Amino acid sequence: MSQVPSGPAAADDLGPVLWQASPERAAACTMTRFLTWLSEREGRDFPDHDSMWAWSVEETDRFWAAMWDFVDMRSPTPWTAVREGDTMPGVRWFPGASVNFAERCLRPGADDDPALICLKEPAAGGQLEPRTITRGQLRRDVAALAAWLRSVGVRPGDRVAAYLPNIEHAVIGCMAAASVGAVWALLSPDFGSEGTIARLSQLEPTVLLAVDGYHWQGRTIDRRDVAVELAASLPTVRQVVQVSYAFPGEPLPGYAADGPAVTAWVDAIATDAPLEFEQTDFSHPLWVLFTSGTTGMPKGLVHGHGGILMEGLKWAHLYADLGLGDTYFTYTTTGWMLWNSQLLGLAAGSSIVLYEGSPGYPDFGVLWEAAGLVRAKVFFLGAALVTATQNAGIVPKERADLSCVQTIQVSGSALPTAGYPWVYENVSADVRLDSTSGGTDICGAFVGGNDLLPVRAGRISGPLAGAAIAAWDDDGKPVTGEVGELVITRPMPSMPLHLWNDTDNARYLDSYFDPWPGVWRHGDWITLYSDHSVVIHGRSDATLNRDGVRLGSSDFYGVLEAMPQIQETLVLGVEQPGGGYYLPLFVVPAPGHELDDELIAAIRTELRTKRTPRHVPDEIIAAPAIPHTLTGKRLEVPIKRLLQGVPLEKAANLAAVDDPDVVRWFAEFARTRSVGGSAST
Ligand SMILES: CC(=O)CC(=O)SCCNC(=O)CCNC(=O)[C@H](O)C(C)(C)COP(=O)(O)OP(=O)(O)OC[C@H]1O[C@@H](n2cnc3c(N)ncnc32)[C@H](O)[C@@H]1OP(=O)(O)O
Repeated sequence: MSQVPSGPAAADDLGPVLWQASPERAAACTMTRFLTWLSEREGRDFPDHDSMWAWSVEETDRFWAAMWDFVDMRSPTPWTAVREGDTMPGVRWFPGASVNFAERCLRPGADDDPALICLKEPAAGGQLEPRTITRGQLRRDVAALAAWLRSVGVRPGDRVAAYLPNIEHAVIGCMAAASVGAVWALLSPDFGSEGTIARLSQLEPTVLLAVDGYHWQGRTIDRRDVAVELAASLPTVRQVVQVSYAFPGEPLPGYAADGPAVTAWVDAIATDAPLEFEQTDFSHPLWVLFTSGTTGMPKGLVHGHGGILMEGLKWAHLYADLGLGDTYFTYTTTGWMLWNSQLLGLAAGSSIVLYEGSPGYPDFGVLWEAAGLVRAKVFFLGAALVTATQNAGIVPKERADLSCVQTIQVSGSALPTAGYPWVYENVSADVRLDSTSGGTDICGAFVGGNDLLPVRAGRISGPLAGAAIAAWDDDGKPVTGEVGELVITRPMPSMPLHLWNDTDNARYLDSYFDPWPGVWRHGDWITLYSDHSVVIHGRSDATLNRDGVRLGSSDFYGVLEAMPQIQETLVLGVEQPGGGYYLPLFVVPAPGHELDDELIAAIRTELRTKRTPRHVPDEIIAAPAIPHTLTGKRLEVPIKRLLQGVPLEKAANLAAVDDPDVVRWFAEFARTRSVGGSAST
């Protein structure tokens, strides 16, 4: 673990209230209904969110039992306990209960109600053209695809993989796989074949749903070659379902004749079938989400049907105030957990909006136009996209009628303080701006706002019910008003069941429960204030989070260190004051090579094509060597802290590194570059 930053503690100055719900809105929201209902049920008063939160993390079992009833979870067999076990990981939730994620998502609403509103980025000079898929149509297509999956031999526990953009086929595919009890894994087609194979091959999928292409910034990106390569490189795949989306009407790509069978999407969903749901155990695996760390293969986080439903329905009802008839618009790619979490909008009875394409084409006004067009009640987007709109000088309320938007949720990275008043001036004076944060790891949020809490610039309102968060110092002591490590001290239902292929939990324990066994260390620096409001300062580990896009350094090292011209590399992500992010790559050329323009260009191309265009560094710099700990790990966090302006003696322990002179070289580089500037983060 790295040392808690030793900069000055931020002052506990709350700042002015920018927004507070009207008495009418506060009285009508689901959170108020829940507090009233809970007070009656528990025979004690819960006057506000804070009192409920404090109880929820003390009385974990009573809280989740109440949640089960409030969100109307149903099981053909009763649960016998809320939990078995208390020590993370390894807690088993609601033993005895059977739930199916797809069944719950498809349950609410009449057949005529909208389920999916599909949008794609407009063609040059064109308009946004929403296309609605009703709940009846969605149910029909899921039933048909699920029956097809069964017909080709897919059984509970088998893996169904997909390489699709944010289009209806991905939602139908996920629901169909979940109906059968198969494990779903979705990769975004901005990923190159190598990164996709590194992830999917671990799962040994039997079926692959693959797209022909997608849209990005006015271009149609052809992915037919990648689809063919995936089919050829994943030997366990027996069936490919080809989605013709970007090149409709064109022949199927040229899959190898001796490879898997290939079926066109339209044929796979051609036959009507009854909706049938495998009655899966509460903890049956639902999907695998990948995150990539500093070493080893990308980690496959396995989430369960019931845990994702409990956590997500809590969030959708209480914190997003979603219900029947509402429209929920999340801007996401299929590579972010926001894609998965938006599905909980369906489970809450709302329609969800699938936007395929770039958020900035033709400009950053387009998403706001889309939010107005679909009459979104809740609009969720990366905080960096709010900043991008602001920087582009776009005034959303001049571009669209946004009176429908009651809540704007932002996440991924911290919204700079100046972004808050900007929203109230340029989007709407009456909107709850909800800065929220969580992670792919739990496919949910730990902290955020709700309709009963005020909005203040630069502050996240507080922890969510059931999330026992704390800020701990290096000695594992809770701190208030000072920067500490974000920890979660009580189990949450959507924590991973396990990591894929991690039979003894070694990687799981190492990733989240080190150095404090039984306590989840999330990997963020956080300040928790006495009023429970929160500021997140950035990653405390070496995970890169570039403007809300999470990247793993091992994905860089894997590609670069296969290049014969390179001996070793170090990639860093440096949060900067004001919300900026700097991603430098340090390169030690192999003997006989130098970091010239040709090598720099080759590095950019390798990362762009073998990983994603988002992996291209801001700067590529020659270094004399890369420093390591005495056990051989790259010194990522200490060097990052040097670049953030932390003095050498506080950033690194020179007695514990293999080459102190190299660390001094980085300290000198940081001094001359001054790219960071905040000693406290
Ligand atoms: C953290 C969690 O775990 C929880 C979440 O999921 S929250 C996730 C929320 N995150 C977000 O919403 C992310 C918001 N940020 C962004 O969209 C962007 O950083 C930004 C719009 C703010 C800045 O845009 P940018 O500087 O162009 O960076 P970015 O979008 O990463 O693109 C980098 C390059 O990749 C390209 N690119 C990105 N996606 C691409 C795609 N699908 N296909 C082709 N090219 C793509 C871009 O065009 C750009 O290319 P150039 O360098 O040639 O211009």
